[in-house]
Amino acid sequence: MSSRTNTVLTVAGLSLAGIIAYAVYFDYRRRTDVEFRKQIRKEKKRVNKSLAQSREALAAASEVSEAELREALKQIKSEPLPTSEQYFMSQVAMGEQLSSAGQHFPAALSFYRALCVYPSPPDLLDIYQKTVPPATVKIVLALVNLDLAPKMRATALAYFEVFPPKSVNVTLQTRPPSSETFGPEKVLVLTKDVAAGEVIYKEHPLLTCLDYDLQLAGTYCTHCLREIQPSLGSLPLLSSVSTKAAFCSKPCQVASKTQWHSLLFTLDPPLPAVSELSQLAPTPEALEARRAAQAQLLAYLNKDSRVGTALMAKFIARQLTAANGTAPGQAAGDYTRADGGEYQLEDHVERWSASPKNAEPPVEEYPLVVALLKATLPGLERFVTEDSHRSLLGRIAFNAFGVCFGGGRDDRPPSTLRPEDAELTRKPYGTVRQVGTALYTVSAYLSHSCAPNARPSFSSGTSELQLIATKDLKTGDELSIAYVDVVQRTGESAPECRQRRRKELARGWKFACECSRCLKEASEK
Ligand SMILES: C[S@@+](CC[C@H](N)C(=O)[O-])C[C@H]1O[C@@H](n2cnc3c(N)ncnc32)[C@H](O)[C@@H]1O
Repeated sequence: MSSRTNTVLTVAGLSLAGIIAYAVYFDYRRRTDVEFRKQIRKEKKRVNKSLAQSREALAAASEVSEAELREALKQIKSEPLPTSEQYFMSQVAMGEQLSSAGQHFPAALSFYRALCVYPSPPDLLDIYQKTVPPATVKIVLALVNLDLAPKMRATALAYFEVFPPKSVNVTLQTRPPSSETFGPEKVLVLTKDVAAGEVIYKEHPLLTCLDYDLQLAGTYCTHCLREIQPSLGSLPLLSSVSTKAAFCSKPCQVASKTQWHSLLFTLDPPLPAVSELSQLAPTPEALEARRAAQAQLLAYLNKDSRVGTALMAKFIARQLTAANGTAPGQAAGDYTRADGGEYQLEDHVERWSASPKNAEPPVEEYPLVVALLKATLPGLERFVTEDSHRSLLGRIAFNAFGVCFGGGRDDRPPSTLRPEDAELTRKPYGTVRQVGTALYTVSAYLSHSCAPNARPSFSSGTSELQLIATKDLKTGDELSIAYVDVVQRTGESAPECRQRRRKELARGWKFACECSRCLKEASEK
């Protein structure tokens, strides 16, 4: 399979936030908009009528030839495709009706029309794959392959034309599949000359997770990970039902609360306040179920300090609050918006590579996440499958950075997990010395070298990552950092150092390093 096809499949294969936005949007409209409900009822009647008329003619159409598909596409192309919500909704409703009546070809054509007018076809395709009968989806996919796949590829490529923003001084390049040298698929490349010691870019995180012991102690800011000066005191989290957190400032407290905390760990309404929603005020039992689901997930996260899962839950919450307009989808300097591109948070994460390690999260994890989503906004849970949960967790856990100040700390409690399950973060000093974990949209792409030309630094005393050049560098140079400790230790020979770092890379990061230093040392053996 070509890497281009892979890109399309990757783009089509995850998009949890697209699912969430869809779920929230429809749930919200269904609950609040009388016209919207009328429209759905009217459409259903119309579909039933047309179904009755054409049942006989459509019955034979479950096996469709390519010629028939092409003919149908020609017909669709000749129709006006209005981009109105009503048109989109009516096509989806019709597709659902036809599909449930076993009329897979006409159902697929309706779903396909909806796909043609949807702003992000890969997201919708993903939803279809999870919610529409496979016989119908098969035909939709065949239509996509014939018609939409080239456009989807173009969208995937366009993303990398506008991201990262020019101000970051780096660009993302894809290695040609025929490349002689082994290495990651995508690499960050400099767009200007920099001198050793210079800051290449600064980046605020998309999300952070303070180490659990520090959260309990209240000595670091839960949002920006800054150490809290005892003399200045800290701000506690307001109206939290089940978790403890402290903040260094009001902006950090507000950002944390609005981006994810209210949704995950309070009983605040998950959707914006609308008067017509009052009839849907949650019952005491529903509130108790939400509180219990939050407490159970929190206990699970804290028991083994499951940072990857905590970041994933925060990510889901941040999607929802951004989709609902209850919190900004972007913070200053986190580069979630590409230059000129209308990209959402998930557009970044779905392009990251996924960890093979998180292929099987503990069996109890998925039901806990689902229970929380269900208790927060009934119906939402249907859109998070075991696959999308695994996929999102794999991407998030794999691309995190450990945040360390100075040389890092000495008092981090050892992990209770088996070494192969333990959290792993790229870091200057080692996961054992960090104060917390953070996710960055640009830095996620930094690859490893045992002779790196850059290093991440947190010298502002917060989770803001500064990428520092460790050598004089030229435009076009590929940037690399060290994922593991690459410095030869006292009493360690060069071959021992080589063996140690290559073992750690193979175990933790699942690749055999072929950087210039590894190759040179191999030739000297
Ligand atoms: C955290 S991801 C890095 C981001 C990755 N470059 C991407 O495209 O999303 C880490 C993975 O990138 C790949 N990688 C990073 N540095 C590499 C290198 N020097 N050689 C081979 N693969 C590398 C490995 O698959 C590794 O497990």
